[in-house]
Amino acid sequence: MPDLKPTQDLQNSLDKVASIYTEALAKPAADLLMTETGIITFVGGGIARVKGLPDAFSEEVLLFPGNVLGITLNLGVEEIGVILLGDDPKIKAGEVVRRTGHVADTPVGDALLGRVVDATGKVLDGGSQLNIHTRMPMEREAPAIMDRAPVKVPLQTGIKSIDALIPIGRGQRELIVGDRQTGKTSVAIDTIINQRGTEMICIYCAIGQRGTAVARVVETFREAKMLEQTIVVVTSGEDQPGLQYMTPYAATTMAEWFRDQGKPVLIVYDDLIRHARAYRELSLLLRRAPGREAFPGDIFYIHSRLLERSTQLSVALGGGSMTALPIIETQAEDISAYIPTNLVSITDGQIYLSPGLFRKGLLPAVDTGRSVSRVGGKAQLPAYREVAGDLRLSYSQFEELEAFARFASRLDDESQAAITRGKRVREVLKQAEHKPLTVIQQIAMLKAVNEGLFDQVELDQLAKTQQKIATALDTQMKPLATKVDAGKKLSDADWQSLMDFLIGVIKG
Ligand SMILES: Nc1ncnc2c1ncn2[C@@H]1O[C@H](COP(=O)(O)OP(=O)(O)OP(=O)(O)O)[C@@H](O)[C@H]1O
Repeated sequence: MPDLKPTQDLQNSLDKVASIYTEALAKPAADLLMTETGIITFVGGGIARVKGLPDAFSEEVLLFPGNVLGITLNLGVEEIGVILLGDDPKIKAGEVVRRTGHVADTPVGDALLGRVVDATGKVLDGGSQLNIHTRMPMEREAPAIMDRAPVKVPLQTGIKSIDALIPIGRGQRELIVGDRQTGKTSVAIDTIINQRGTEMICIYCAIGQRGTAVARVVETFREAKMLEQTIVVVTSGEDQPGLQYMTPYAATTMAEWFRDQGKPVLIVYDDLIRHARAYRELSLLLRRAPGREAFPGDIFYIHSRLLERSTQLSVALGGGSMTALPIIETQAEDISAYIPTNLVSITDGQIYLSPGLFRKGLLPAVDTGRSVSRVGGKAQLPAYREVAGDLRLSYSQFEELEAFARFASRLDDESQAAITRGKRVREVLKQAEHKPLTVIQQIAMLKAVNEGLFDQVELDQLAKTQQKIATALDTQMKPLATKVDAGKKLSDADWQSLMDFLIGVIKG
């Protein structure tokens, strides 16, 4: 009988194999990476249709060839409709698409300040990559009613005609509306520039604009030393409509991050008509039923859910605020077109810029009769309210009187005086671009014109006189300025000292 006992060497090898098996079995099994994949059935015009992803959810991010991202928009039984955020020639029908299981998100944080980025966080200013690891969904729910507080703090635009006649408060949504080239962007940019030195964080969201126009805006911020406090979020007209559509939501998420930390934020959407058009393009390609002006049925909802996210939060939630200035371009002054009326009804007021006033050189071309601020009046600083009180009414009375006076050969003294005063008010409300005024400067000009101190000054000399007042105020009226900025009422003695100062400068 041969000896069947293993040799020592064989025994050692068997033990080794056994220990390897025991060790391997003791380890947790490796996770299997499961990804659902679908097949592209159509691609073109910035959208794709995909088959074979029955579990994909609404607004889920899908990964296309070439790492292009897509977002699901139409969930059909057979096929799903996807908007593409990028462009790649490799994307063809028949290629594979992967689910990611998460919704579209965007980077948030302090590192975005001073930068120019797109909706996905891609750096567009040629600078270093963003060092940000926190991302938040582009689409988020608006704060609940009980988490909101009334609009009480003013947001100074630095533009006399707006701060005096159509005041805006923090947390308000005020539409800037007008035909092309009427100064819409300038009003928004000047409002941002006027926030320099305050704690306000500003977001300028350019949708479907020319690259040169955006570069000019960025340069204006840089020159005004406002870029460090601002984030510029851009999609150009050449970008995919899907990216243009998502950009304002992403910009709002970036703003919310600051708002939720208790900071005040100002966000400008320039402009939402381009946003609506991008969405119309996508919807038509995705074969959604067209409605009025070929816009899809949910066109109102895309803007209302965007603007609902702007608000003044309650103290319990940190007291942060997000003020929105959406811009809308009208055609042939038709404010009752579909998208402009939708936005007028969503927002808390509108600043209407008139091409007629622009042509006459009355800049900024704010048409006070067609502009309104539904909540901001309550937020006006007390001292400001005293001088701006009934300016709106008296100014519109003057405009009527002036129109009537064109036909009348002789006017009584009272009407003549009202016209003299009104013309000076109109001159005082004129303001150059990128020259925002402080609150005390505005109060001083309005006080001077209200009290008739400018009645004897020639119209063509008024700009010079105002300049003199503005310069002298900076050095001579500092305590008064501090009092006004602190939201205090001015006493009779304060008003008298302002009058004495004004008389002195005008005479001097
Ligand atoms: N207060 C102002 N004083 C002098 N010029 C101004 C003023 N506001 C605007 N402008 C000039 O008017 C022109 C149009 O302004 P802006 O680009 O802001 O208008 P817009 O309505 O936004 O134009 P678009 O239709 O191109 O969007 C610009 O050349 C700008 O410099």
